[in-house]
Amino acid sequence: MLILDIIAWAFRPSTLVLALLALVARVVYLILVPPKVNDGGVPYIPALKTLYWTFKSRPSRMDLCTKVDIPALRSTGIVRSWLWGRWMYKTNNPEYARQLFLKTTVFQKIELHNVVPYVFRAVAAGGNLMTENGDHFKAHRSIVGPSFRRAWPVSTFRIHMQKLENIIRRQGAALDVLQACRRATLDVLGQIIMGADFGALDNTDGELLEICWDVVEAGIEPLYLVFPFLDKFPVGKRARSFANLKKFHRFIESTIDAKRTELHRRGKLSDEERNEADLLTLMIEAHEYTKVHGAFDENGKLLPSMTSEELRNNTIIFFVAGHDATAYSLSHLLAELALHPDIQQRARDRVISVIGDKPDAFPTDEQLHELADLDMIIKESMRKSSTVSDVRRQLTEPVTLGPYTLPKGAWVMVDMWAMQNDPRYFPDPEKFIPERFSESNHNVPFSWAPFSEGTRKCIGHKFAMITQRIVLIMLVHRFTWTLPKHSPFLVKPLTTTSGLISPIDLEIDFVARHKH
Ligand code: HEM
Repeated sequence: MLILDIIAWAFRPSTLVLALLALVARVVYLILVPPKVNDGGVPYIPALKTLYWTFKSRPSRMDLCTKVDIPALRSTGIVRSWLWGRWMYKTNNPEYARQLFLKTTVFQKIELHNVVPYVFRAVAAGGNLMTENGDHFKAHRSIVGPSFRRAWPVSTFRIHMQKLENIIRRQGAALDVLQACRRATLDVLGQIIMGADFGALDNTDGELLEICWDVVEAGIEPLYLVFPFLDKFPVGKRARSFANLKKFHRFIESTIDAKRTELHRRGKLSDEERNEADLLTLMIEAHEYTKVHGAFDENGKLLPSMTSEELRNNTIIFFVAGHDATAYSLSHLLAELALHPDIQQRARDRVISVIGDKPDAFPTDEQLHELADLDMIIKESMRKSSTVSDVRRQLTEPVTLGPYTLPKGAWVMVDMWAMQNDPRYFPDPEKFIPERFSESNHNVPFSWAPFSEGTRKCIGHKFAMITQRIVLIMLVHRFTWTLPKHSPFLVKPLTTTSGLISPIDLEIDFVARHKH
């Protein structure tokens, strides 16, 4: 009887209202009431201010950067906020950034799968190269790293570039650039990661494509990045994303099984086969080897072995980390060149001077190498609009940065937008000046870090740069492009504001340069 009475009491409307009020009060308390901290006087900015600019209508990461972050960081180069019961320090000082990038035992990756194991991203990729620390990280890197140390021949991209060209030729005006870039990068990544054809550029929109996109998007959904606890109760679309994740896991696991069986059948890969193999095949080969011989760190210490589940997780993390980051960076690049027709034309002249102007000209590996100076344009675009908004770490012990001592357990982030758009490090930051990255110009060390730096630098950075260079070469050769008259980008770039920064409502008018 007593139990029934308690249940009846718990479900009375007034009790539920009280419980809800208590929950709201707790959340407001966590957001608004920071405890005292003795860090030497780092200035405090209310997290609500940042949240306001993050969720503002007509959002712009540049607005958040120039109106909130850079002014706040002007005098000290570091500020602190209180959010969800922890101190978060934000810096745009390249020297502080250097320490965060290089001192990896003190500035540790936040192990999402241990801190908030229920959030989508943690469930998606569990323990993996991107979130592990210490010996586990070294074990992952020893298996994954070698597969990235290879040349990326232009032949890898050719078929995808032709398909992208066809899409742009068909659509021409008001092309949804972000979607076109996402299709291109997914097909390229599907091929190099696991030799799979996602059919994204064929516009077939099959089940695999839908599942992969849903999984990648769900992992960077801003609402859940800011309010991770919502993932404790996935409903509706979010619950469907979790179901899709299971399917994606099964697809990757079956691909791994098939590739492992094939490797056992064929025995050791020849050098030639290894040059052409996808990343997953190389990782499986390295994994099989370490299962027998073990993996060791630089001092000869035996590292923990990597499980099959972690092999799957690392495959997923390549899609999660590589797909949208490359697609968004490409979209920012195309927007900048639409705004700067003179620089677009200079790039075109340069490309034509190397590969000629035949309608179907495509660079050879040597010509691709010769056109490395185009990277100045790509780097300048990544400076102004860093796709990865910030790099975050958790302190394993108190750390002294300049006159300040930050407490153990605090989160510290390098804000790439505020660093790369600060006039102290890049004069006239609002201007698009690729020559900042010429060999004769020396920027402040660590002030440009869209791929992060140090041992945790993006493992795919070379591949991402080559992909962007090839797309740039192909597009300036085949098309000229401008922003439509109604484009919001003519006033200011509309973008998402947290996590991975993508353009919003970016349409571009393309005109083919050659008749077909
Ligand atoms: C323009 C495209 C890209 C950008 C801007 C980018 C940016 C970054 C950044 C900033 C980090 C460091 C994150 C941190 O330290 O917290 C990172 C790490 C990583 N990226 Fe990328 N990335 C890109 C493309 C790729 C590609 C194509 C792949 C794989 C195919 C990839 C795989 C990874 C992985 C596995 C890590 C974790 C590395 C580690 O912790 O050791 N990324 N990326």
